[in-house]
Amino acid sequence: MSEKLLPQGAGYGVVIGMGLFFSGFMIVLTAVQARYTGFSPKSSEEFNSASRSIKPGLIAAGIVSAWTWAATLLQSSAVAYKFGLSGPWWYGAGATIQILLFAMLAAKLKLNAPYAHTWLEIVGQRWGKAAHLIFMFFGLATNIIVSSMLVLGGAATVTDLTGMHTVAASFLIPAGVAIYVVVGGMRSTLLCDYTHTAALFVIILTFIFTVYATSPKIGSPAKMYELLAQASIDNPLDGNAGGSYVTMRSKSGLIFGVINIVGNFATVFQDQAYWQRAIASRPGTTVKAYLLGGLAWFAIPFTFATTLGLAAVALKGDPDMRILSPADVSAGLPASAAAAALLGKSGAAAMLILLFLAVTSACSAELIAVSTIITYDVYKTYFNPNATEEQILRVGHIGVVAYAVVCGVAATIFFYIGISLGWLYTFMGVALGSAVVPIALSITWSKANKWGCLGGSIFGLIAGMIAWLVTTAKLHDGLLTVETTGGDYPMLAGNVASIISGGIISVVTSLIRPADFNWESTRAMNKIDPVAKEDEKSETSSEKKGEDVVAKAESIADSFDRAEEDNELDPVALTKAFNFAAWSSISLFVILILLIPLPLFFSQHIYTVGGFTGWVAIGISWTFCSAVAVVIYPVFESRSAIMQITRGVIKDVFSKGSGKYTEPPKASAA
Ligand SMILES: NC(N)=O
Repeated sequence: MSEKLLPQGAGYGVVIGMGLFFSGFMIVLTAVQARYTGFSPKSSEEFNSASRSIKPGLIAAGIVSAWTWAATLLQSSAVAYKFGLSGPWWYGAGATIQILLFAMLAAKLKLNAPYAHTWLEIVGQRWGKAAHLIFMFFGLATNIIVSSMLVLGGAATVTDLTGMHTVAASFLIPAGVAIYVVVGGMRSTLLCDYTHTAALFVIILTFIFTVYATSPKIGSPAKMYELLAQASIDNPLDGNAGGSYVTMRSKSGLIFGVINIVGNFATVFQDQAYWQRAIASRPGTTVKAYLLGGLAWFAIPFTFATTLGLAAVALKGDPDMRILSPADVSAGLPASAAAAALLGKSGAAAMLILLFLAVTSACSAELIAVSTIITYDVYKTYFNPNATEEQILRVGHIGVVAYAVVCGVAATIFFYIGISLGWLYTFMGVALGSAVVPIALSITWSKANKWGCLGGSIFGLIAGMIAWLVTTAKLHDGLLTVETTGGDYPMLAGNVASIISGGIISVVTSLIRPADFNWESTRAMNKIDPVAKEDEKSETSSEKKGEDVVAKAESIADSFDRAEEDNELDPVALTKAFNFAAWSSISLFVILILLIPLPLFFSQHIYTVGGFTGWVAIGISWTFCSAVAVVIYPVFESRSAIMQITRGVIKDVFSKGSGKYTEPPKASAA
């Protein structure tokens, strides 16, 4: 292995130093919000669900941050390096549509189970213990695969840039995150996500401008085009029109696109992290948050990979560009190699920080998601149904720490058995795809048949595994290794068999023997009787005196006034929101997956320099719009809260103790 660009100390400095910095930041943030807004993570509902009161811009930033994995930056660049400009498109579009389509599930969640803490609670309430446990298996498997990819991808890059041992990085990355998640809970995690996302956009835009405007090695789209055209002559790409890097006609690109679409359905629909953001969201704006978040996220892999992934191709042969082995590409290293070739040590450092921010904010979403499942679906459901507030909170904290250790262990296991980020990324749909349709149906369709959905998930998984292994064996004379099983065709067969058979079994069974579920029990789930609640509140406040006690948020009623709550949970309004989510997300699906890429694929078009410049310009403009949506808009929408906090701080400065938040007198129910 070549000399490392940065010293090992830089790796430890970023992983431990920034981990501690964000923990400190979170402690301050939590103290500020408890003192000046009345929200405190000392309530379990606030810790896990942010009192279901978050506005759309911050939820969108939280979605972008949870969905920006190590793979979003590394794997997208690796497919740009391998397949040319079709790779970033298929990565971006193929993982955006799931977030857009999830807007429909989010609307149904607010309509059918507005007080749920987890999606598994809804399944359990509707279909009982067996379904709860089987879907919990799929849910937790999703979390473990996603978290392993995050930690593995982050750790591989830290090792590559600094020489820090991968196992040390695998444990230290989640450890730092666990501290700040325990301190801050869901609301502060979203605020911390926001700061990560803002920094992420600054670094990405820096790379974009370096490559397309200032770098003496590239410096413009026209020069990039020229270098890519030369690379197409030197190393023509098999399966691409004219062997070119600047065409959407790429057979391997398209295969990756299909695998990417299937795998990402599983990791959105089955990951509590996305349900949790819908749960934390205000009911009236959930759909808006998901559409905004999905569209904003697209720019990250698309433009980043169109920048650094293609730069890694363009710079092949440059003395500063290291030679990448197939294993390096599978580990997602083209982006960091290009960053280092373009900007030397500062490029490597920027890449290290970018990766750290992406991995930690997505990891925080996974930690709190799994901790919430452990709390409500394991502990409260099976061990202590009458758990007190304090016990729930304690289990939540233990869950975060325990899962951080699991993340480190899982990443270490994958590291030692030689499973890379790229392998795991393409495998996720084989293992998880079968449950996508059944899970979506269980929460949205009254006619969904329980046994059809369970059978679809299980038999779909078996079908996916068989298709994957049999295809590998056929193509490689029975040789099953990490390398042979990770090929394009075996992964394609496994992904498609898994999602299609799970979908067909669940839908056909439901059509033949439709259920007739009226959602009354899921709508009532966890709803607090206002009278009981008042009693509980007064007990709590007389039990625990002192400044710290902020009796907050057992239900939405605590976060909004009564009229707002009724208004936002109005079934007619939520049904309208669902319809809006349906037509807009399906239209965007058709545009992003069919109307734009397929004509370009079938026409075998190779971009001209003008066409390529336009393609890059769209990516850059989209990145700016995304930054406005998830960096500037959340500040604008929270201006009154920011003013409230500022007023509180000023009051405290001039008259110590006078700035503390006090509950406004309750208005009579309107
Ligand atoms: N979140 C993804 N698929 O990058």
